[in-house]
Amino acid sequence: MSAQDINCLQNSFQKAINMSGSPGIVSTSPTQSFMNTLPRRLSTSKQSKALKPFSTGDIKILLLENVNTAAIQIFKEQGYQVDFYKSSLPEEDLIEKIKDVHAIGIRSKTKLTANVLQHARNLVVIGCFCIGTNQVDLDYAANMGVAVFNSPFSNSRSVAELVIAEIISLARQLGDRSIELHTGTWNKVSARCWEIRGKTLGIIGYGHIGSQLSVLAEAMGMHVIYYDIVTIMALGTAKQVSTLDELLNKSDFVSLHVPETSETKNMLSFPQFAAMKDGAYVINASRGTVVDIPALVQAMQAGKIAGAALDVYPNEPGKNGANTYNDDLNSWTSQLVSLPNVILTPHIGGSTEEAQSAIGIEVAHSLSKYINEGNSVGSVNFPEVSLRSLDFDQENTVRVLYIHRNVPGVLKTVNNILSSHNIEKQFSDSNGDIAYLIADISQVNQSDIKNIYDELNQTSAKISIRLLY
Ligand SMILES: NC(=O)C1=CN([C@@H]2O[C@H](COP(=O)(O)OP(=O)(O)OC[C@H]3O[C@@H](n4cnc5c(N)ncnc54)[C@H](O)[C@@H]3O)[C@@H](O)[C@H]2O)C=CC1
Ligand SMILES: O=C(O)C(=O)COP(=O)(O)O
Repeated sequence: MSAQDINCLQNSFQKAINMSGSPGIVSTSPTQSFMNTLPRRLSTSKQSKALKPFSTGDIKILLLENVNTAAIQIFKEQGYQVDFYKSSLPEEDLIEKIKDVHAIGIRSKTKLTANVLQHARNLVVIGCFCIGTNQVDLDYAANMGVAVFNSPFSNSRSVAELVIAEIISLARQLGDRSIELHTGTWNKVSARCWEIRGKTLGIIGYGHIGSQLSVLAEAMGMHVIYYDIVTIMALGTAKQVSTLDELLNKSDFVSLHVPETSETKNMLSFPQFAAMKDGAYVINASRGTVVDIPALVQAMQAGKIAGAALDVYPNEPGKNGANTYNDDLNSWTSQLVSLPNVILTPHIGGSTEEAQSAIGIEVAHSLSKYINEGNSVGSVNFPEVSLRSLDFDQENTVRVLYIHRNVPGVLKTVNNILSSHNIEKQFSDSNGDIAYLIADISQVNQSDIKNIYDELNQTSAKISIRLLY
Protein backbone atom coordinates (compact mmCIF):
# COMPACT_ATOMS: atom_id res chain seq x y z
CA MET A 1 0.00 0.00 0.00
CA SER A 2 1.45 3.35 -0.95
CA ALA A 3 1.61 6.36 1.25
CA GLN A 4 -0.74 8.11 -1.11
CA ASP A 5 -3.32 5.33 -0.85
CA ILE A 6 -3.27 5.70 2.81
CA ASN A 7 -3.46 9.42 2.49
CA CYS A 8 -0.57 9.61 4.77
CA LEU A 9 -0.27 12.62 6.77
CA GLN A 10 1.88 15.39 7.05
CA ASN A 11 3.07 17.22 9.90
CA SER A 12 2.81 20.76 10.46
CA PHE A 13 4.77 23.17 12.39
CA GLN A 14 4.43 26.83 12.75
CA LYS A 15 7.51 28.61 11.66
CA ALA A 16 8.38 31.71 13.54
CA ILE A 17 10.89 33.36 11.33
CA ASN A 18 13.42 35.67 12.77
CA MET A 19 14.46 38.00 10.01
CA SER A 20 16.67 40.24 12.04
CA GLY A 21 19.77 38.78 10.47
CA SER A 22 20.87 37.27 7.19
CA PRO A 23 18.66 34.92 5.18
CA GLY A 24 20.45 32.10 6.93
CA ILE A 25 19.04 33.10 10.29
CA VAL A 26 15.75 31.34 10.31
CA SER A 27 14.45 29.76 13.45
CA THR A 28 11.48 27.45 13.47
CA SER A 29 9.33 26.74 16.43
CA PRO A 30 6.76 23.99 16.21
CA THR A 31 3.30 24.62 17.46
CA GLN A 32 1.86 21.41 16.17
CA SER A 33 2.68 18.21 14.45
CA PHE A 34 0.46 15.77 12.77
CA MET A 35 -0.43 12.86 10.84
CA ASN A 36 -2.39 9.85 11.13
CA THR A 37 -4.07 7.57 8.70
CA LEU A 38 -7.13 8.35 6.69
CA PRO A 39 -10.00 7.44 8.95
CA ARG A 40 -8.85 9.90 11.53
CA ARG A 41 -9.70 13.49 10.93
CA LEU A 42 -8.60 15.33 13.95
CA SER A 43 -8.60 19.03 14.29
CA THR A 44 -5.48 21.03 14.87
CA SER A 45 -5.00 24.10 16.84
CA LYS A 46 -2.44 26.56 15.57
CA GLN A 47 -1.95 27.83 19.07
CA SER A 48 -1.33 24.46 20.64
CA LYS A 49 2.16 23.52 21.65
CA ALA A 50 1.18 19.87 21.81
CA LEU A 51 1.69 17.49 18.93
CA LYS A 52 -1.63 16.82 17.32
CA PRO A 53 -2.30 14.62 14.37
CA PHE A 54 -4.02 16.20 11.43
CA SER A 55 -5.12 15.06 8.02
CA THR A 56 -4.09 16.00 4.48
CA GLY A 57 -7.27 18.05 4.59
CA ASP A 58 -5.34 20.50 6.71
CA ILE A 59 -2.77 21.13 3.99
CA LYS A 60 -3.30 24.49 2.33
CA ILE A 61 -1.95 25.12 -1.13
CA LEU A 62 -2.01 28.43 -2.96
CA LEU A 63 -1.96 28.21 -6.77
CA LEU A 64 -1.29 31.35 -8.83
CA GLU A 65 -0.93 32.23 -12.53
CA ASN A 66 -3.55 29.85 -13.88
CA VAL A 67 -1.68 26.67 -13.04
CA ASN A 68 -3.22 23.85 -15.08
CA THR A 69 -6.38 22.10 -13.89
CA ALA A 70 -4.55 18.74 -13.95
CA ALA A 71 -2.58 19.97 -10.95
CA ILE A 72 -5.68 21.18 -9.13
CA GLN A 73 -7.26 17.78 -9.58
CA ILE A 74 -4.21 15.96 -8.20
CA PHE A 75 -4.09 18.23 -5.15
CA LYS A 76 -7.82 17.83 -4.54
CA GLU A 77 -7.47 14.05 -4.78
CA GLN A 78 -4.86 14.32 -2.06
CA GLY A 79 -7.44 16.12 0.04
CA TYR A 80 -5.52 19.41 0.18
CA GLN A 81 -7.30 22.76 0.42
CA VAL A 82 -6.64 24.57 -2.86
CA ASP A 83 -6.81 28.35 -3.27
CA PHE A 84 -6.56 29.12 -7.01
CA TYR A 85 -5.95 32.41 -8.86
CA LYS A 86 -5.70 33.01 -12.60
CA SER A 87 -3.14 35.81 -12.30
CA SER A 88 -0.17 36.59 -10.11
CA LEU A 89 -0.82 38.71 -7.01
CA PRO A 90 0.52 42.15 -6.08
CA GLU A 91 3.28 41.76 -3.49
CA GLU A 92 1.25 42.87 -0.49
CA ASP A 93 -1.57 40.40 -1.33
CA LEU A 94 1.00 37.67 -1.88
CA ILE A 95 2.55 38.34 1.52
CA GLU A 96 -0.85 38.08 3.15
CA LYS A 97 -1.74 34.86 1.33
CA ILE A 98 1.59 33.12 1.81
CA LYS A 99 1.50 33.48 5.60
CA ASP A 100 -0.50 30.35 6.31
CA VAL A 101 -0.05 28.05 3.33
CA HIS A 102 2.04 24.86 3.34
CA ALA A 103 2.68 24.92 -0.40
CA ILE A 104 2.58 27.47 -3.19
CA GLY A 105 2.44 26.87 -6.95
CA ILE A 106 3.55 29.64 -9.32
CA ARG A 107 4.74 30.16 -12.91
CA SER A 108 7.35 32.58 -14.23
CA LYS A 109 5.73 35.81 -13.07
CA THR A 110 5.44 35.53 -9.28
CA LYS A 111 8.55 36.74 -7.51
CA LEU A 112 9.17 34.77 -4.32
CA THR A 113 11.83 37.05 -2.88
CA ALA A 114 13.30 36.96 0.62
CA ASN A 115 10.96 39.81 1.44
CA VAL A 116 7.94 37.67 0.56
CA LEU A 117 9.24 34.35 1.88
CA GLN A 118 10.08 35.72 5.32
CA HIS A 119 6.32 35.95 5.96
CA ALA A 120 5.68 32.28 5.12
CA ARG A 121 5.19 30.70 8.54
CA ASN A 122 4.07 27.24 7.48
CA LEU A 123 5.60 26.89 4.03
CA VAL A 124 7.11 23.47 3.28
CA VAL A 125 7.44 23.47 -0.50
CA ILE A 126 7.31 25.69 -3.60
CA GLY A 127 6.31 24.43 -7.06
CA CYS A 128 7.41 26.36 -10.15
CA PHE A 129 4.99 25.12 -12.79
CA CYS A 130 7.50 26.06 -15.51
CA ILE A 131 11.19 25.59 -16.36
CA GLY A 132 12.73 28.81 -15.04
CA THR A 133 13.32 29.19 -11.29
CA ASN A 134 14.98 32.63 -11.39
CA GLN A 135 11.80 34.14 -9.89
CA VAL A 136 12.43 32.37 -6.56
CA ASP A 137 15.18 33.17 -4.06
CA LEU A 138 16.35 29.55 -4.03
CA ASP A 139 19.04 29.96 -1.36
CA TYR A 140 16.73 31.80 0.96
CA ALA A 141 14.08 29.10 0.54
CA ALA A 142 16.63 26.33 1.23
CA ASN A 143 17.79 28.14 4.36
CA MET A 144 14.17 28.19 5.55
CA GLY A 145 13.94 24.43 4.93
CA VAL A 146 11.64 24.97 1.94
CA ALA A 147 12.23 22.72 -1.08
CA VAL A 148 11.63 24.09 -4.60
CA PHE A 149 10.58 21.95 -7.57
CA ASN A 150 10.09 22.80 -11.26
CA SER A 151 9.34 21.00 -14.49
CA PRO A 152 12.69 20.88 -16.28
CA PHE A 153 11.58 19.97 -19.79
CA SER A 154 7.80 19.61 -20.17
CA ASN A 155 7.48 22.78 -22.27
CA SER A 156 10.81 22.59 -24.17
CA ARG A 157 9.23 21.27 -27.35
CA SER A 158 6.57 24.01 -27.29
CA VAL A 159 9.25 26.71 -27.09
CA ALA A 160 11.32 25.11 -29.86
CA GLU A 161 8.29 24.92 -32.16
CA LEU A 162 7.45 28.58 -31.51
CA VAL A 163 10.99 29.58 -32.42
CA ILE A 164 10.83 27.63 -35.69
CA ALA A 165 7.62 29.47 -36.53
CA GLU A 166 9.33 32.77 -35.72
CA ILE A 167 12.40 32.03 -37.85
CA ILE A 168 10.18 31.54 -40.90
CA SER A 169 7.91 34.44 -39.97
CA LEU A 170 10.86 36.84 -39.68
CA ALA A 171 12.48 35.58 -42.91
CA ARG A 172 9.21 36.16 -44.80
CA GLN A 173 8.09 39.30 -42.88
CA LEU A 174 4.84 37.51 -42.10
CA GLY A 175 3.93 39.70 -39.15
CA ASP A 176 4.05 42.88 -41.22
CA ARG A 177 2.16 41.38 -44.19
CA SER A 178 -0.57 40.15 -41.86
CA ILE A 179 -0.95 43.51 -40.06
CA GLU A 180 -1.06 45.31 -43.44
CA LEU A 181 -3.80 43.09 -44.81
CA HIS A 182 -5.78 43.28 -41.55
CA THR A 183 -5.82 47.03 -42.13
CA GLY A 184 -6.70 46.78 -45.83
CA THR A 185 -3.27 47.03 -47.53
CA TRP A 186 -2.29 44.51 -50.24
CA ASN A 187 1.54 44.51 -50.29
CA LYS A 188 2.89 41.63 -52.39
CA VAL A 189 6.70 41.82 -52.13
CA SER A 190 9.67 39.47 -52.34
CA ALA A 191 12.47 41.94 -51.60
CA ARG A 192 14.45 40.85 -48.50
CA CYS A 193 12.20 37.81 -48.02
CA TRP A 194 14.14 34.56 -47.80
CA GLU A 195 13.92 30.80 -47.55
CA ILE A 196 15.50 29.47 -44.37
CA ARG A 197 17.01 26.45 -46.16
CA GLY A 198 20.81 26.75 -46.15
CA LYS A 199 20.85 29.63 -43.64
CA THR A 200 22.83 29.42 -40.40
CA LEU A 201 21.05 29.34 -37.06
CA GLY A 202 23.18 30.30 -34.04
CA ILE A 203 21.80 28.93 -30.79
CA ILE A 204 23.01 30.47 -27.53
CA GLY A 205 22.48 27.93 -24.75
CA TYR A 206 22.33 24.33 -25.99
CA GLY A 207 20.26 22.82 -23.19
CA HIS A 208 16.84 21.18 -23.39
CA ILE A 209 15.31 23.85 -25.61
CA GLY A 210 18.38 24.82 -27.64
CA SER A 211 19.17 21.23 -28.58
CA GLN A 212 15.53 20.47 -29.46
CA LEU A 213 15.50 23.55 -31.69
CA SER A 214 18.72 22.35 -33.31
CA VAL A 215 17.10 19.10 -34.45
CA LEU A 216 14.02 20.85 -35.85
CA ALA A 217 16.08 23.50 -37.66
CA GLU A 218 18.36 20.92 -39.30
CA ALA A 219 15.29 19.00 -40.48
CA MET A 220 14.38 22.12 -42.46
CA GLY A 221 17.81 22.39 -44.04
CA MET A 222 19.40 24.97 -41.77
CA HIS A 223 23.04 24.82 -40.64
CA VAL A 224 23.26 24.95 -36.85
CA ILE A 225 26.05 26.29 -34.68
CA TYR A 226 25.81 26.82 -30.95
CA TYR A 227 27.58 28.49 -28.07
CA ASP A 228 27.35 27.25 -24.47
CA ILE A 229 29.49 27.66 -21.37
CA VAL A 230 29.81 23.91 -21.10
CA THR A 231 30.89 21.44 -23.77
CA ILE A 232 27.79 19.66 -24.99
CA MET A 233 27.41 16.82 -27.45
CA ALA A 234 26.19 18.12 -30.81
CA LEU A 235 23.00 16.65 -32.22
CA GLY A 236 22.88 15.91 -35.95
CA THR A 237 25.54 17.91 -37.75
CA ALA A 238 25.38 20.95 -35.45
CA LYS A 239 28.73 22.39 -34.33
CA GLN A 240 29.68 23.99 -31.04
CA VAL A 241 31.70 27.21 -31.43
CA SER A 242 34.10 28.38 -28.77
CA THR A 243 33.12 32.04 -28.43
CA LEU A 244 29.95 34.06 -28.51
CA ASP A 245 31.56 36.39 -31.05
CA GLU A 246 32.20 33.52 -33.45
CA LEU A 247 28.54 32.56 -33.25
CA LEU A 248 27.43 36.15 -33.83
CA ASN A 249 29.79 36.60 -36.81
CA LYS A 250 28.52 33.48 -38.58
CA SER A 251 24.77 33.35 -37.90
CA ASP A 252 21.88 34.56 -40.04
CA PHE A 253 19.50 33.90 -37.13
CA VAL A 254 20.48 34.09 -33.46
CA SER A 255 18.20 32.46 -30.88
CA LEU A 256 18.75 32.69 -27.12
CA HIS A 257 18.04 29.77 -24.78
CA VAL A 258 19.97 30.57 -21.61
CA PRO A 259 18.63 30.97 -18.07
CA GLU A 260 18.46 34.34 -16.31
CA THR A 261 21.73 34.70 -14.38
CA SER A 262 24.11 37.56 -13.66
CA GLU A 263 26.24 36.35 -16.61
CA THR A 264 23.37 36.36 -19.09
CA LYS A 265 22.13 39.86 -18.25
CA ASN A 266 22.31 41.99 -21.43
CA MET A 267 24.17 39.18 -23.16
CA LEU A 268 23.18 40.80 -26.44
CA SER A 269 23.89 44.52 -26.22
CA PHE A 270 25.57 47.17 -28.42
CA PRO A 271 28.89 45.31 -29.05
CA GLN A 272 27.14 42.01 -29.75
CA PHE A 273 24.70 43.53 -32.25
CA ALA A 274 27.67 45.22 -33.92
CA ALA A 275 29.37 41.80 -34.21
CA MET A 276 26.40 40.24 -36.00
CA LYS A 277 26.05 39.86 -39.77
CA ASP A 278 24.29 42.69 -41.56
CA GLY A 279 20.61 41.81 -41.92
CA ALA A 280 20.65 39.10 -39.25
CA TYR A 281 17.61 38.25 -37.11
CA VAL A 282 17.31 37.91 -33.31
CA ILE A 283 14.93 35.69 -31.37
CA ASN A 284 14.58 35.79 -27.60
CA ALA A 285 12.28 33.31 -25.86
CA SER A 286 14.50 32.89 -22.81
CA ARG A 287 14.28 35.75 -20.30
CA GLY A 288 13.73 39.46 -20.86
CA THR A 289 16.92 40.53 -19.11
CA VAL A 290 19.10 38.68 -21.63
CA VAL A 291 18.66 41.18 -24.49
CA ASP A 292 19.33 44.88 -24.06
CA ILE A 293 16.21 46.15 -25.81
CA PRO A 294 17.30 49.79 -26.34
CA ALA A 295 20.45 48.41 -28.03
CA LEU A 296 18.28 46.14 -30.20
CA VAL A 297 16.03 49.06 -31.14
CA GLN A 298 19.07 51.08 -32.18
CA ALA A 299 20.54 48.19 -34.21
CA MET A 300 17.22 47.78 -36.00
CA GLN A 301 16.82 51.49 -36.66
CA ALA A 302 20.32 51.43 -38.18
CA GLY A 303 19.31 48.55 -40.47
CA LYS A 304 21.90 46.22 -38.92
CA ILE A 305 19.27 43.79 -37.63
CA ALA A 306 16.52 42.89 -40.09
CA GLY A 307 13.98 41.55 -37.64
CA ALA A 308 13.38 40.36 -34.11
CA ALA A 309 10.96 38.09 -32.27
CA LEU A 310 10.60 38.69 -28.55
CA ASP A 311 8.53 36.52 -26.22
CA VAL A 312 9.96 37.78 -22.92
CA TYR A 313 10.60 41.23 -21.44
CA PRO A 314 12.44 42.73 -18.45
CA ASN A 315 9.06 43.71 -16.93
CA GLU A 316 5.97 41.72 -17.75
CA PRO A 317 2.38 42.49 -16.73
CA GLY A 318 0.95 40.37 -13.91
CA LYS A 319 -2.29 39.65 -15.75
CA ASN A 320 -3.90 39.64 -19.19
CA GLY A 321 -5.72 42.69 -20.48
CA ALA A 322 -5.70 45.77 -22.67
CA ASN A 323 -3.14 48.51 -22.09
CA THR A 324 -0.99 46.33 -19.84
CA TYR A 325 2.00 46.47 -22.17
CA ASN A 326 2.95 50.12 -22.50
CA ASP A 327 5.59 52.69 -21.70
CA ASP A 328 4.64 52.60 -18.00
CA LEU A 329 6.09 49.13 -17.86
CA ASN A 330 9.08 49.52 -20.21
CA SER A 331 10.25 52.94 -21.43
CA TRP A 332 11.15 51.64 -24.89
CA THR A 333 7.78 50.02 -25.70
CA SER A 334 6.55 52.67 -28.12
CA GLN A 335 9.83 52.60 -30.08
CA LEU A 336 9.83 48.83 -30.27
CA VAL A 337 6.26 48.46 -31.47
CA SER A 338 6.79 51.02 -34.25
CA LEU A 339 9.65 49.04 -35.88
CA PRO A 340 8.98 46.86 -38.93
CA ASN A 341 9.43 43.09 -38.78
CA VAL A 342 9.22 42.80 -35.01
CA ILE A 343 7.13 39.95 -33.65
CA LEU A 344 6.02 40.47 -30.05
CA THR A 345 4.35 37.67 -28.12
CA PRO A 346 3.20 37.75 -24.47
CA HIS A 347 5.52 35.09 -22.96
CA ILE A 348 3.69 32.19 -24.61
CA GLY A 349 6.70 30.00 -25.42
CA GLY A 350 5.54 27.25 -23.06
CA SER A 351 1.84 28.00 -23.35
CA THR A 352 0.36 24.99 -25.10
CA GLU A 353 -2.27 22.57 -23.85
CA GLU A 354 0.26 19.72 -24.03
CA ALA A 355 2.97 21.50 -22.08
CA GLN A 356 0.71 22.98 -19.43
CA SER A 357 -1.03 19.74 -18.59
CA ALA A 358 2.28 17.79 -18.53
CA ILE A 359 3.77 20.44 -16.23
CA GLY A 360 0.67 20.42 -14.03
CA ILE A 361 0.90 16.66 -13.54
CA GLU A 362 4.67 16.56 -13.05
CA VAL A 363 4.96 19.38 -10.52
CA ALA A 364 1.81 18.39 -8.63
CA HIS A 365 3.23 14.87 -8.18
CA SER A 366 6.58 16.25 -7.02
CA LEU A 367 4.87 18.47 -4.45
CA SER A 368 2.55 15.71 -3.23
CA LYS A 369 5.44 13.26 -2.84
CA TYR A 370 7.41 15.82 -0.88
CA ILE A 371 4.46 16.76 1.35
CA ASN A 372 3.31 13.19 1.96
CA GLU A 373 6.59 11.28 1.96
CA GLY A 374 9.44 13.80 2.21
CA ASN A 375 10.81 12.70 -1.18
CA SER A 376 12.93 15.59 -2.50
CA VAL A 377 14.20 13.96 -5.72
CA GLY A 378 14.11 16.60 -8.48
CA SER A 379 14.31 19.57 -6.13
CA VAL A 380 16.37 22.44 -7.56
CA ASN A 381 17.62 23.90 -4.25
CA PHE A 382 17.79 20.98 -1.91
CA PRO A 383 19.63 17.71 -1.26
CA GLU A 384 17.82 14.98 -3.22
CA VAL A 385 16.71 12.32 -0.79
CA SER A 386 14.12 9.56 -0.95
CA LEU A 387 13.24 6.39 0.90
CA ARG A 388 10.83 3.77 -0.37
CA SER A 389 7.31 4.35 0.91
CA LEU A 390 6.73 4.26 4.60
CA ASP A 391 5.46 0.85 5.66
CA PHE A 392 2.18 1.74 7.31
CA ASP A 393 1.32 -1.92 7.74
CA GLN A 394 4.00 -2.06 10.31
CA GLU A 395 2.66 -0.76 13.58
CA ASN A 396 4.33 2.13 15.34
CA THR A 397 6.51 3.28 12.47
CA VAL A 398 7.35 6.95 12.13
CA ARG A 399 9.17 8.75 9.30
CA VAL A 400 11.49 11.49 10.51
CA LEU A 401 12.27 14.31 8.07
CA TYR A 402 15.06 16.43 9.45
CA ILE A 403 16.45 19.40 7.50
CA HIS A 404 19.59 20.83 9.02
CA ARG A 405 22.72 22.89 8.56
CA ASN A 406 25.51 20.90 6.96
CA VAL A 407 27.90 20.90 9.92
CA PRO A 408 29.90 18.10 11.59
CA GLY A 409 28.36 15.84 14.21
CA VAL A 410 24.69 16.14 13.27
CA LEU A 411 24.11 12.49 12.32
CA LYS A 412 25.62 11.33 15.59
CA THR A 413 23.33 13.64 17.56
CA VAL A 414 20.22 12.70 15.60
CA ASN A 415 20.91 8.98 15.75
CA ASN A 416 21.46 9.21 19.48
CA ILE A 417 17.97 10.66 19.77
CA LEU A 418 16.54 7.91 17.57
CA SER A 419 18.63 5.13 19.08
CA SER A 420 16.08 3.72 21.49
CA HIS A 421 13.93 2.79 18.48
CA ASN A 422 14.68 0.54 15.57
CA ILE A 423 16.02 2.55 12.60
CA GLU A 424 14.52 0.58 9.71
CA LYS A 425 16.10 2.67 6.98
CA GLN A 426 17.81 5.99 6.68
CA PHE A 427 19.20 8.26 3.96
CA SER A 428 20.96 11.56 4.17
CA ASP A 429 22.52 13.97 1.70
CA SER A 430 23.76 17.52 1.57
CA ASN A 431 23.75 20.34 -0.95
CA GLY A 432 26.01 23.22 0.04
CA ASP A 433 25.03 24.48 3.48
CA ILE A 434 21.85 22.44 3.68
CA ALA A 435 21.52 18.77 4.56
CA TYR A 436 18.48 16.52 4.74
CA LEU A 437 17.97 13.27 6.59
CA ILE A 438 15.08 10.84 6.23
CA ALA A 439 14.77 7.95 8.64
CA ASP A 440 12.00 5.41 9.23
CA ILE A 441 11.97 4.26 12.80
CA SER A 442 9.81 1.52 14.24
CA GLN A 443 8.76 0.51 17.73
CA VAL A 444 7.69 4.05 18.49
CA ASN A 445 4.82 4.51 20.93
CA GLN A 446 2.48 7.45 20.53
CA SER A 447 3.91 8.86 23.72
CA ASP A 448 7.44 8.74 22.27
CA ILE A 449 6.57 10.89 19.28
CA LYS A 450 6.44 14.17 21.10
CA ASN A 451 9.71 13.40 22.89
CA ILE A 452 11.46 12.65 19.60
CA TYR A 453 10.11 15.85 18.14
CA ASP A 454 11.13 17.93 21.14
CA GLU A 455 14.64 16.48 21.26
CA LEU A 456 15.22 16.98 17.54
CA ASN A 457 13.85 20.46 17.86
CA GLN A 458 16.53 21.33 20.38
CA THR A 459 19.43 20.31 18.16
CA SER A 460 21.45 23.35 17.17
CA ALA A 461 21.79 22.44 13.48
CA LYS A 462 18.04 21.97 12.93
CA ILE A 463 16.30 24.02 10.26
CA SER A 464 12.98 22.19 10.27
CA ILE A 465 11.48 18.87 11.25
CA ARG A 466 8.49 16.87 10.15
CA LEU A 467 7.30 13.57 11.55
CA LEU A 468 5.03 11.43 9.39
CA TYR A 469 2.98 8.65 10.91
N1 LIG B 1 9.47 31.72 -23.27
C1 LIG B 1 9.04 30.75 -22.50
O1 LIG B 1 7.85 30.57 -22.30
C2 LIG B 1 10.02 29.85 -21.86
C3 LIG B 1 11.28 30.29 -21.53
N2 LIG B 1 12.17 29.44 -20.94
C4 LIG B 1 13.50 29.96 -20.63
O2 LIG B 1 14.44 29.23 -21.40
C5 LIG B 1 15.57 28.98 -20.59
C6 LIG B 1 16.33 27.79 -21.13
O3 LIG B 1 15.56 26.63 -20.92
P1 LIG B 1 16.21 25.17 -21.05
O4 LIG B 1 16.76 24.96 -22.40
O5 LIG B 1 15.19 24.22 -20.57
O6 LIG B 1 17.36 25.28 -19.99
P2 LIG B 1 18.63 24.31 -19.85
O7 LIG B 1 19.10 24.51 -18.46
O8 LIG B 1 18.29 22.95 -20.31
O9 LIG B 1 19.69 24.94 -20.87
C7 LIG B 1 20.29 26.18 -20.68
C8 LIG B 1 21.66 26.13 -21.34
O10 LIG B 1 22.22 27.44 -21.24
C9 LIG B 1 23.60 27.28 -20.95
N3 LIG B 1 24.11 28.51 -20.37
C10 LIG B 1 23.94 28.99 -19.12
N4 LIG B 1 24.59 30.17 -18.98
C11 LIG B 1 25.16 30.43 -20.16
C12 LIG B 1 25.96 31.49 -20.63
N5 LIG B 1 26.28 32.52 -19.84
N6 LIG B 1 26.40 31.44 -21.90
C13 LIG B 1 26.08 30.40 -22.71
N7 LIG B 1 25.33 29.36 -22.32
C14 LIG B 1 24.87 29.38 -21.06
C15 LIG B 1 23.65 26.10 -20.00
O11 LIG B 1 24.93 25.54 -19.93
C16 LIG B 1 22.61 25.18 -20.63
O12 LIG B 1 23.19 24.30 -21.56
C17 LIG B 1 14.98 28.78 -19.20
O13 LIG B 1 15.93 29.03 -18.19
C18 LIG B 1 13.87 29.78 -19.18
O14 LIG B 1 14.35 30.99 -18.65
C19 LIG B 1 11.84 28.14 -20.69
C20 LIG B 1 10.62 27.66 -21.01
C21 LIG B 1 9.59 28.48 -21.57
O1 LIG C 1 8.96 27.61 -18.25
C1 LIG C 1 9.43 28.76 -18.22
O2 LIG C 1 10.52 29.04 -17.70
C2 LIG C 1 8.70 29.84 -18.84
O3 LIG C 1 9.23 30.90 -19.08
C3 LIG C 1 7.26 29.66 -19.08
O4 LIG C 1 6.68 30.47 -18.13
P1 LIG C 1 5.10 30.49 -17.89
O5 LIG C 1 4.75 29.19 -17.25
O6 LIG C 1 4.45 30.64 -19.21
O7 LIG C 1 4.90 31.65 -16.98
